[in-house]
Order: sequence, then C-alpha cells, then structure tokens
Amino acid sequence: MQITITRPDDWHLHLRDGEALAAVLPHTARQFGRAIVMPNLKPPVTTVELAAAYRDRILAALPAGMAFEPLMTLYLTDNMQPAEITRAAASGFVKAVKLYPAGATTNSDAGLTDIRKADATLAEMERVGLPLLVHGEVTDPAVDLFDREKVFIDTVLLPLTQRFPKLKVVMEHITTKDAAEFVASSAANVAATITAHHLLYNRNAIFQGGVRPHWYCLPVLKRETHREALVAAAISGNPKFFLGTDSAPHARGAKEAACGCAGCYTAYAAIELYAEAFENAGALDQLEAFASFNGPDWYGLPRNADTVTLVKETWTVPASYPYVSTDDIVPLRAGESLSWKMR
Ligand SMILES: NC(=O)N[C@@H](CC(=O)O)C(=O)O
Ligand SMILES: [Zn+2]
Ligand SMILES: [Zn+2]
Repeated sequence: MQITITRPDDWHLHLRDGEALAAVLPHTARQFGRAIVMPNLKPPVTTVELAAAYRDRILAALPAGMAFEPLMTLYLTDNMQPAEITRAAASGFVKAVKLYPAGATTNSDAGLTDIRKADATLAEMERVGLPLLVHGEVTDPAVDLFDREKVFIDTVLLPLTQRFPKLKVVMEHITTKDAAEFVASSAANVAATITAHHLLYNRNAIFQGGVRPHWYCLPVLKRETHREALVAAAISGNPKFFLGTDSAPHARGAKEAACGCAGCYTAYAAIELYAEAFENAGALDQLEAFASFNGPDWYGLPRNADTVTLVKETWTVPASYPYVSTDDIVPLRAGESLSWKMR
C-alpha cells in the first residue's frame, strides 16, 4: 500500500544553529517544502536583521540539490518596538512573531514577562496581519504542570483575542482538549499546530518501565482523553488545525541527564509518524489536508506544487543520528519500528 499527497510543510520547527543545524536540516528538507523556523536561539532572533542572517545560514547549510524555504519568525521580548513589526511585514521572509512566556520552555529567558507590555507591538501585528505564535503555558510555579495550558487559555489567550479580535494567532503544539475546543470555537483567525508525538502518545510514555527522557517535551504529554481530543481535531478536516512537528533537537547528553532538556526529535521521520497516527484513527484520507493544505491556506501562502509518496513498509529507527562533533542525537522511537516510509 502507498499514498501520495501534496508535499507537506512544517508550521513549527526548531533547526538550531551551527553544526546542529547542518545535522538536522536535511531530515526536514527531505520531506517538507517549507517550515516555520522557531527563533529561540542563544541569543534569540529578535530583529529582522538577525532573522535575515539566520535565514542565510539555513540556506547555506542546505545540501546541494535540496529545495526548502525557511519561513522566519521573530522572538517577542518586552522591548520589541512596533517599528520592528512594520519592518518584518515588509521583509517578505519574516512570517510570524513568537511569544514565549519568560521561563516557559527551552531558551525562553528573554521571553515576555507580561503580555500587556506588548500591546503596541500586538496592535501593529494586528494592523499589518503578521501572525502571533504562542507557546501557551503559564509559568507560575504554583500552577500544576499539567494545568498550565488550560490556565494560559483562561488568563492570557482568551483576553488577548478579545482585546485584539483581528490578530492572527496560532496556539502552537496544543496538548489538551481545552485547547482544541478553544481554537475550534474561536474566530477563523485563531488556529493551532499539533505535533505527531502528542497525537501518538499520552503521558504514560514518559514513565514506561522507568523515566524516558526522550519523551519529555513542553508542553508535556497529557492524559489519554486529551490525546484523543487532539486526534479528533487533527482528522476533523477543520482548516484551523495543521501540522507543526515541534521537532526540538537536543544532544543525547542534554536529554539523558539529571535535569534533561525538553524536546522530542521527530524531524527524521515526521510525516511517517503523522501517517501512523492518522492510520491508527482510520483517517489517512485526512492527512493531506492537515499536512499540506490547512497551513498554507491559513498563512495565505500557495500550497506546494509537488508531491511525496509514503509506502507502508516496516523499518527500524536507528539508535541515534550524528548531531554535533561532541555528541549524537537520539530520535523519538529510537530502535523501534515504524510502519510508513517516505520514498
Ligand atoms: N518543545 C520543547 O519541549 N522544546 C522546544 C521549545 C518549545 O517549543 O517549547 C525547544 O526549543 O527545545
Ligand atoms: Zn513551545
Ligand atoms: Zn517548539
């Protein structure tokens, strides 16, 4: 059995920089036509100028003969001025601005400390039509880790969409039924990305027979009822839900540690993992809309013109891939088998 679909895009991706960028980029470029590239480098990508330089480094790292278009994002800080938004919109290659609540996730120290501080910047984004991408978790240590997405919706996102009703917003890597319902019931300018790992796994995966650092990401995997709600949203055909892998590479040593980093490395077989999730749900016919149509349609970009073919074929995921000179990277599902393979 095989399926052929319009070439997909990845609407939420971490490519890192330097050696790591060179190691992971071919995995993404093999499958996806474009990707929304996250700006949480050290230091973060906060200006159009930094985004242009990062884009050049990505294109320089692309192996000869591979076609791939990086869609750049800016990292929203307390200090970003509305003029940077005007420049970003005029640049043509900056497609969105990313909101990390300060301290919420990997490299988010420079993130926003209070959404109100960004009001003038958000107003300009609403005016020029530049989307806001949100890591939707509160950082209050008093809020239970598993409730942080829901509390973010209630205390930050809902008021934000009311204050800026025309602002284009993507709630990134949603993990709960609450988020799926919030997005579905919001206006058409509010959308969401969903990762393959949140469609395939619930939180038991993190503790299967012992602690499993390669299944630890943020927002953390949730209970089964939430996974089921995410699958229902992804296969629903609702154009507000689209593919965003949140493939977040970290060296093995940074994951297999006393305080391991958050992030799952899935880019090596992203579309195969999604195909498995859609097949499990009996909805392979919905994969193309989710992976290849809904994202470009929402962003106002053309759909890709070429196709990819996935073959039902069992193969074993390598134990690791080369990453940086000092360490390798362990992909999600290392050593296990996958049932789909891109030709
Ligand atoms: N998802 C993750 O667990 N980690 C991401 C950051 C993020 O997307 O929140 C990373 O950059 O490593
Ligand atoms: Zn995030
Ligand atoms: Zn991410």
